[in-house]
Amino acid sequence: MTEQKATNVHWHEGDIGRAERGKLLGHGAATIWFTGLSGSGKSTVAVALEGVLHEQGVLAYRLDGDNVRLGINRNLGFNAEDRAENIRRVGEVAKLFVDCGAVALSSFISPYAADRDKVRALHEEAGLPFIEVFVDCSLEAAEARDPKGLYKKARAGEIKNFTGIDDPYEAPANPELHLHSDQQSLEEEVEAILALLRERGIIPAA
Ligand SMILES: Nc1ncnc2c1ncn2[C@@H]1O[C@H](COP(=O)(O)OS(=O)(=O)O)[C@@H](OP(=O)(O)O)[C@H]1O
Ligand SMILES: Nc1ncnc2c1ncn2[C@@H]1O[C@H](COP(=O)(O)OP(=O)(O)O)[C@@H](O)[C@H]1O
Repeated sequence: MTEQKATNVHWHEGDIGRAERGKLLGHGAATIWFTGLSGSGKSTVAVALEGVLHEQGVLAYRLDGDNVRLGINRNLGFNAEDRAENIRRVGEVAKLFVDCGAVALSSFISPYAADRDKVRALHEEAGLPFIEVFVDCSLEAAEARDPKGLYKKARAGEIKNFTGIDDPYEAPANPELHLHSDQQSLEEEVEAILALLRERGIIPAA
């Protein structure tokens, strides 16, 4: 647990709760937590899913590693401690979105199982659904895609501690969904997530 520095602070309850916000929006809420190697397809799947959910009248909002690191987490790098703080903050932000009634689509490498499990616990303790989606892709396939040219730089020694090259990635042991982006199509991946969201009553049946 991150140390609480402020003392004498107290939760202030409001009059409008999750149930009221859910009624207003007409659907359920959840964090969908995409984890996987750089280039595995986390952002691509999240963007496609966001589009379909939007079409269906479901409020979804993406939190993306690169984007968040340009703003709220601009003071964090890529050592294990900074990655843990990155994931802790994003977990808290995702929780706020879900509490607000949205489907939070969170795309971070999140290479450490312990960091992801803390975000899961944060949601579950608050009674909020947390759906971990492992965007599995072989290192060979991710490196062949290399959408941002980062693997090339990592191989050339220009980027240190690059996940999968000289930094670890701990695959989830029990994700709610295990996608194989080097074998499935984008449409199949999106459909698999939609089916799970329907099954859990988070979005209305098709
Ligand atoms: N050393 C190193 N290792 C991994 N990734 C790196 C690194 N340096 C920069 N990048 C770029 O940062 C993106 C990953 O940021 P994340 O916030 O998702 O990382 S983490 O969850 O804190 O591990 C990652 O984005 P994706 O490719 O979308 O995963 C890269 O664009
Ligand atoms: N089935 C698939 N699912 C997701 N992405 C795919 C798939 N097949 C090919 N790609 C490509 O792989 C790349 C994944 O990049 P990106 O979504 O940025 O990954 P990440 O966010 O995990 O770093 C994109 O160029 C995308 O078009």
